[in-house]
Amino acid sequence: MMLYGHEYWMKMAIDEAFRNVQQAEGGPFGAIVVKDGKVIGKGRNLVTTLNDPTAHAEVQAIREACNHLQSFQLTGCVIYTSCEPCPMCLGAIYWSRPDAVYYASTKKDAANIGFDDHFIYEEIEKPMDQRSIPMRLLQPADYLLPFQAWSSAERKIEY
Ligand SMILES: Nc1nc2[nH]cnc2c(=O)[nH]1
Repeated sequence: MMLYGHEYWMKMAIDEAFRNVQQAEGGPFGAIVVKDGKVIGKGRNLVTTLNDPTAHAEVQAIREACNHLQSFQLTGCVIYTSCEPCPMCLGAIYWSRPDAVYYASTKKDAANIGFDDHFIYEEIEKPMDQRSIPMRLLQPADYLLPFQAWSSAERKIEY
């Protein structure tokens, strides 16, 4: 079996990003998920096509890969993304637990063309009441009921 190197897969992710721009389907971002020398997930940024702010290239690729594996984990997989992941995708990456992530463009490159996610990193650092989108504590009676139910549930899949 022919095994391709990291650069081969990265070029595929970059090509996905490039074709997304050419076909005017969304932002200039592409990602692929590789397992055992095969592509099991491919994603391009489809935010404006799908009217889905979560449809970043990495999220799309992770969804396809997890669907392919019928698993919520990407153990044994490597993600190649044309650009350094944003904080949302970083979250999705940590939840899906791939073995490694390779990225090409940096967040500085992305900021230079108008995709600046630095403000989100800054927001995370701020206390809740100083964030630009108000996030307020609101705890009606029994607000912990779902957590208590989970703790004592016999039928559950932990992750
Ligand atoms: N890495 C990455 N950064 C983005 N910034 C805005 N959209 C995207 C995306 O799909 N991928």
